[in-house]
Amino acid sequence: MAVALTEVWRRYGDGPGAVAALRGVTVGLPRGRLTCVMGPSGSGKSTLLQCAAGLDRPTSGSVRIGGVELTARSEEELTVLRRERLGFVFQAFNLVPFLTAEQNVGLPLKLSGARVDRARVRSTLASVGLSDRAGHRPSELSGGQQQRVAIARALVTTPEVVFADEPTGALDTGSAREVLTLLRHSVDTLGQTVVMVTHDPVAASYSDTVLFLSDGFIVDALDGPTADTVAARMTRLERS
Ligand SMILES: Nc1ncnc2c1ncn2[C@@H]1O[C@H](COP(=O)(O)OP(=O)(O)OP(=O)(O)O)[C@@H](O)[C@H]1O
Repeated sequence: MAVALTEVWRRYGDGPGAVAALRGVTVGLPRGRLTCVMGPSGSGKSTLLQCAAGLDRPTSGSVRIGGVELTARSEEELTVLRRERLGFVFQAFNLVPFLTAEQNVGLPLKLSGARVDRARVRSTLASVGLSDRAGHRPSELSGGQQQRVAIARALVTTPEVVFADEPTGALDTGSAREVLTLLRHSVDTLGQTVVMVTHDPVAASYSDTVLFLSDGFIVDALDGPTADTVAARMTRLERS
């Protein structure tokens, strides 16, 4: 397993106003697969992703990435682990506005102190179809192009896992399809491991497995999902 969560609880606050966003989640996210996390609003999807990626700490339980127990690590160790071993794609792209596309993609290499291998940066940018936009700043790119730069930035370090939180949430249908195709392609051709949170059954249909969360529990999993089977399962969850 690329990521293993065991009995993960995440509570916010205490006393009568306390919320348990995750209630004893145990799940393995397999290597070389695209796993999607779905569930009604407030079911704990973002909390699950953040705990799995070492961005948030569970109240109790264990999170392992490639055999490394995250909960025992200091903040500094987690920062280094995230930078060196994980990639992130967010709904809002999160590119650095004053850097060009090429500089944004090279940033994780620069931050880790490695020599920035320009050929690698350029080939990663080419792999997302943006060779001709290398010198453009984010404000000069469409939303879909910005997200493709963010994917290149996530992939350039060949991370063990890419975590994507609503990566198509701010995109039109056509750009969303391009972004999903790229994530799928990274799994199929590079053996990349991707974990994606989404609200969209069409986005979920690009994954190998969909995990369904409800009220802090994983209540179901669907292999080989289609948009229709995912939408039907979501409708049942939202009614229950
Ligand atoms: N920092 C916080 N403080 C208090 N409660 C929080 C905090 N973050 C999340 N929660 C609560 O935890 C629960 C799960 O939130 P989470 O954001 O993980 O859900 P989600 O499934 O990602 O929701 P959405 O689809 O609306 O983004 C919700 O009840 C939310 O209100």
